[in-house]
Amino acid sequence: MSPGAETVPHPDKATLAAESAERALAVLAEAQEERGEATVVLTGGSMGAAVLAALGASPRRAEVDWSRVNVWWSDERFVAEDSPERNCVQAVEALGGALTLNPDRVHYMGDAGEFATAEDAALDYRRELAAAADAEQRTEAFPVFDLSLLGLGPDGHVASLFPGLPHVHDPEATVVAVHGSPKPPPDRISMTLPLVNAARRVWFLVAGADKAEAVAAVRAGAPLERTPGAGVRGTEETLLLVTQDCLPG
Ligand SMILES: O=C(O)[C@H](O)[C@@H](O)[C@H](O)[C@H](O)COP(=O)(O)O
Repeated sequence: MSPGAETVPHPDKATLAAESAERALAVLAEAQEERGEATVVLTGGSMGAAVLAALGASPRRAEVDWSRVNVWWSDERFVAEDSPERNCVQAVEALGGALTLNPDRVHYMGDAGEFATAEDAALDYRRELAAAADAEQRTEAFPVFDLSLLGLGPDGHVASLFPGLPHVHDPEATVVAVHGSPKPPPDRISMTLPLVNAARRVWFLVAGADKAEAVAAVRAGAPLERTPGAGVRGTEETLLLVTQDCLPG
């Protein structure tokens, strides 16, 4: 297992989404009590969207002041701005207007209309992160991340860090362009593992028996070349929030 990672089983996908949303609300509310704002990093995929839908539907959502929540993405598909393939478009749809976010605090990754290449978009996001870090008077090149939500692919990928592709080990760049993704679309932008791991809490959200092998590889600490997710570890907490069928019977 990634050192310190704790596995929390749930009976089914709906329970996983609902309980993860409640956990997230508690973390964001606590961060706002501590420093007046909260910062969450979102990901793509069906479980990420399911948790956002559950957040929007939670009766406790008013415990968080959504106008003081900063939103970032750990990865994005490099396609047109309004493409339904965009992770942020799927996130907005999942939330269904239930949360009133401050648009100035929502940091979308660049799209293929705005930037000629995914490399340009990645550079732009690095600059945006650095500007947010400056505003928080941090020495690091990124702001405080209270919580990062991640999916896990059946091949062990997290964000857009896929087995065998470069950057899984990249200790320098914080955000990179990814080409040749085995999960469509092929061109993407992704945070690297060091930046994913800069979050105080990192939670995997994983449902379905087809993820059992990947979950086992993460728990066993498999080599990163094979299972990028095995390199994930938050600075304070790493949770594998899973459905029961992801675990050995
Ligand atoms: O852009 C993406 O597709 C992702 O960010 C990716 O890392 C996703 O989170 C996993 O593939 C899990 O996706 P599911 O939850 O749909 O299985």
